Amino acid sequence: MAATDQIAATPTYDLAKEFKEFEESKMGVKGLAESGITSIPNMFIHPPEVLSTLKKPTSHTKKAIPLIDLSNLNVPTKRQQLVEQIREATSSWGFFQVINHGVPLSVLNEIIDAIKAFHDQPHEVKAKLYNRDNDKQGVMYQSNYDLYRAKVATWHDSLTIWTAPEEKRGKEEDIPEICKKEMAAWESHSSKVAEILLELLSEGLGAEAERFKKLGFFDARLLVGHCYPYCPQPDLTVGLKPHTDSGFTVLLQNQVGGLQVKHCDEWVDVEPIPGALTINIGDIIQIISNDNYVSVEHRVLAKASKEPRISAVAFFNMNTNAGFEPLPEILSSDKPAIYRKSTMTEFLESFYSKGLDSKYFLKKVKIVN
Ligand SMILES: O=C(O)CCC(=O)C(=O)O
Ligand SMILES: [Fe+2]
Repeated sequence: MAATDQIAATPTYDLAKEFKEFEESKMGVKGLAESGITSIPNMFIHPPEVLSTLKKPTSHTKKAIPLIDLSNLNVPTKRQQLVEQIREATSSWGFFQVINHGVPLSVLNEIIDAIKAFHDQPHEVKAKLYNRDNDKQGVMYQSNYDLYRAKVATWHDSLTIWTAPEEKRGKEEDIPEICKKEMAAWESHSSKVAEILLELLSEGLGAEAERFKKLGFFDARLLVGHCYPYCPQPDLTVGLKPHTDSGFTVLLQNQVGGLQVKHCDEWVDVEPIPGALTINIGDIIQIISNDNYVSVEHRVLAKASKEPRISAVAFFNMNTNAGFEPLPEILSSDKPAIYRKSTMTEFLESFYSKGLDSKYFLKKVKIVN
């Protein structure tokens, strides 16, 4: 069947049933991919207006997100240069990669290998952790973790582990043994990197270095180990739908690629660089920075490579009861606040409500004169 016939033949009334069966099977997208299918089920097929954006742009110049070398961070002149570079990257791209961040390459490789080993386990082992409850914290494994935003299934599975606050933290015994040590290493290393970079981002705004930490950006933390398996029809689906993140994100990817960032209306590949970490800010930091920093849409392509894409993500957020607004010390009569005061509760409400576009919350709290 030609790809377009397959789209046309998709009866919408079937989708809920198909999805329910898939969920109940708890086989994950990886299980599906390994079952020998040569075409993907209808529930994964995205509409033509999305599929048409998956093709490579025809532009000759290959763009790349900024790459920042963190070595000599403690040399004062170098630190000032870094503040500048990071400010520039975060205000234009919202994304950058860092190298010489202090996390040994061998540790990064172990983290990727452990996440892959988790996803490579037999169905029965992973199925015990399968859960689709948005309010569930602790530890869970699921497919399509972006479903609440995407409404249509996407080609990936993930393991989610909450590490803070204490009441949401995954219980020791629930964290899969196969990646326990490595996820703990990912938490401590990604937190150190986040601490350094949030200081530099604070300084870039002209605020005191510890400002984000004091606002509570280490209070709610979660780790995700994504697996984007082989896809027989990568031009009909996506790995992860376009979205923006909420707080501060540190990401480690293997060498398969597929992550793309929207820049000047074009999807730009985040090229895998051995040893590099990818950093981005989300909507709350855009608000706090009063639009000096931008929260940028990103997505992951599905791929036909036999090797799965593996990524480890660490999300740093404020706690549910926290409030936020543009930092008063960066405002002036020339640069008044663009956003009103809001709370994480209000943010999460709109985050989990289905079908909203990624900039919905920013529009909602924007002050219109
Ligand atoms: O797996 C990736 O590269 C991207 C993950 C991501 O954007 C997310 O989990 O929010
Ligand atoms: Fe993301």
